[in-house]
Amino acid sequence: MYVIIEPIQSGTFSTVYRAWDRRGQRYVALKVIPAEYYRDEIETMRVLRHRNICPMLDFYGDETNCILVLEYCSLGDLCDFIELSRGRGYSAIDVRQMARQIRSALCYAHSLGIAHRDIKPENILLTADGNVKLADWGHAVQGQWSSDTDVGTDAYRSPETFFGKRYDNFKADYWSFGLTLLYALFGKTPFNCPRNCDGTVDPYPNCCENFASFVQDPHQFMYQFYIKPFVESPDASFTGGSDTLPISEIIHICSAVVENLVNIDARKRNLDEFIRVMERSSSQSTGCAFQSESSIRLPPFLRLKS
Ligand SMILES: Nc1ncnc2c1ncn2[C@@H]1O[C@H](COP(=O)(O)OP(=O)(O)OP(=O)(O)O)[C@@H](O)[C@H]1O
Repeated sequence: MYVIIEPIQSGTFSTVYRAWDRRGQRYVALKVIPAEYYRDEIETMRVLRHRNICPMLDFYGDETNCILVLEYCSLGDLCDFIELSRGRGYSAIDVRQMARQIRSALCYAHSLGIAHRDIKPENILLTADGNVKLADWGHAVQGQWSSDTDVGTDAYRSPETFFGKRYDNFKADYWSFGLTLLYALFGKTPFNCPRNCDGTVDPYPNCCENFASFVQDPHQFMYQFYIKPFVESPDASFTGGSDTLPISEIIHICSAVVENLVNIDARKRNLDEFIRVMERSSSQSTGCAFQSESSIRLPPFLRLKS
């Protein structure tokens, strides 16, 4: 029924193939998961129906493998898309639209009590018509609270998930969402892993130098890590989708991410507030925005020629 055409990617827990669905007369993605790695992905995917979540069309399997038949997203994942775009000048990600769509998918899943727990560019798939689909629900969990320390991807994991104490899975998703957006804007992430070399996580991490600076002054860090290099060498080796946005808007979105998503204090992460601030163009914003090229009303950390 499904004819394998080529492998797309081998992930940690699976191999994904592009295949032809003879009955449906369409391309599909087959995610082949060895039985020993299989978690509750099928059960989760059966429940999820949302335009920005990659749908499971079918599933089958035997004692060795479990195979999920997924809608095929022909532009691949966000990470690959940005890599391909580098230096080719055709990157055209509408970061605001992407943010709206991921938010919509997340709100939907959270309303069902499901946390994704591995949001990152590799799990944001792009369709030919420019929409995004949140994929890979293999780490998802039913329930808002947990104390698991072995889920997700370090560079995108929120600090509190390393502590072994009870934390809010939904707020942890917001952090990962924020870092994914920063990746989409700038083509890089700041933290390898927000914890100490010796494995301890408390008090605040000091192993990852970037993370230590971030904890000290998040806005100043963002300026140094993202905005300054961006402004000083606009043609340099970055970018994500930022070519489509003026610098003032990029700064505006970056600032909204730091305030409302990538915030050390999980209680201050607020998805609705993030979207509300993001939707205002930078010129309408009061906090950190250009009023015009000559009259810049930015807090000191975002002054471009400091
Ligand atoms: N429906 C799809 N359409 C196109 N490409 C896909 C699709 N599903 C997955 N892929 C590709 O395969 C990759 C791996 O898929 P997925 O993340 O589901 O596997 P995984 O084994 O859980 O990965 P991980 O290493 O994150 O655990 C994705 O990053 C993407 O590039």
